[in-house]
Amino acid sequence: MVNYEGAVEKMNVVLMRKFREFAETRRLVQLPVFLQYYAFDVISYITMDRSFDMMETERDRTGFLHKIKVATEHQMSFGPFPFLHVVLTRVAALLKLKDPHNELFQFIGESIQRFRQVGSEPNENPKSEPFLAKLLDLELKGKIDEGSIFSSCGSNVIAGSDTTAITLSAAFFYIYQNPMVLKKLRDEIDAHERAGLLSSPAGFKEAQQMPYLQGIIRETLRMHPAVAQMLPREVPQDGVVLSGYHFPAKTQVGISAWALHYNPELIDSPRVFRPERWLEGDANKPLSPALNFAFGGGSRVCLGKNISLLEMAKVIPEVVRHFDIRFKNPGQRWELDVGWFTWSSYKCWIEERRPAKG
Ligand code: HEM
Repeated sequence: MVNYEGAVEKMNVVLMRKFREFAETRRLVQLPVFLQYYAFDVISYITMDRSFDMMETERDRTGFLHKIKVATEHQMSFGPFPFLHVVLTRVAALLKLKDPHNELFQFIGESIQRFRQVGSEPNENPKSEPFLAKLLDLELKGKIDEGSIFSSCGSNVIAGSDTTAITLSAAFFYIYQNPMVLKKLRDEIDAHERAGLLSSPAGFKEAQQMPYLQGIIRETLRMHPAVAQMLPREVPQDGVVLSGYHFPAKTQVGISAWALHYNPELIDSPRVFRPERWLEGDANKPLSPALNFAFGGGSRVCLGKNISLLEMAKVIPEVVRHFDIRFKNPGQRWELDVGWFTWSSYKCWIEERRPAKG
């Protein structure tokens, strides 16, 4: 993971500069949208040493975000009927309709060519190395081909952008809507800083030693799993018994993280954001592993889990350390747009952190 820290830090510099700009100009910001730009820029920088410049330009320059949304909506509608997807894809090919991901594929293709020719950009962190460098290494050893390089980069960008943005939007929403949570996190940040245990910018290893921060990340993933839909699995040859019911081979079974994470049989007060429940010594320990399903589980568990944990562990303390967030509608519930993902929407002002009273 440390190989990707340099890339995250480089993009965090842009995020912090933009936040300062928002604070100076007192702009009302649709934070979840800006965090989509952030997550897109970070994952493309980690993967291909090249960002989409979405934060800088403050827009979905290439239209990718919109196209990924259209594609996931299609996936959600036709996923349960795969044969319909095949039919539609053939019809689209006959009608010569453009694949919604075309521009993204073009960007990835160009980035791979550029990297093959010029290699990595000089980075302040000598240990930094993009994901693509590892893929090219595997190609040299004859372990993967051009197609796998291309699809791995595409999967990272598509699977790692909205998911991380949604989780970060939820984290900031919960932190700044809950003054006690904000205070406890700031106390932890300040104490670690005073003890010389937290650098600027926050190191990943340092952030892992901050229990309250880690509790916030885990509780955010529990309260607001980015993927709303059931994660399907096919029953193996001998069938399986689940909750007392027998399912024959090849049946599709699955569950959504939301159903597990809010199950009152597994957790007290599931609707309350309480990072403490994840901390050592909390009265409710041990928590069921089923409450930890935001990244899925088993053999198809999220491959980018640690990358997104790295991003969140580094950016949350930086923002909380330096900025206050004031909501346009404090105390109000946010708007959710639930499909494949669980996008949220809220407006807020970013302000320089005020010194604590007293
Ligand atoms: C908070 C952020 C993220 C969340 C909540 C998330 C969630 C998920 C979920 C629920 C799955 C399906 C797992 C299953 O079926 O058991 C998945 C799969 C996947 N994720 Fe993530 N993800 C996140 C970030 C990322 C990132 C940053 C990357 C890439 C760097 C990534 C790459 C993938 C890939 C490649 C798969 C497919 C794995 C497979 O089918 O074998 N994800 N993710």
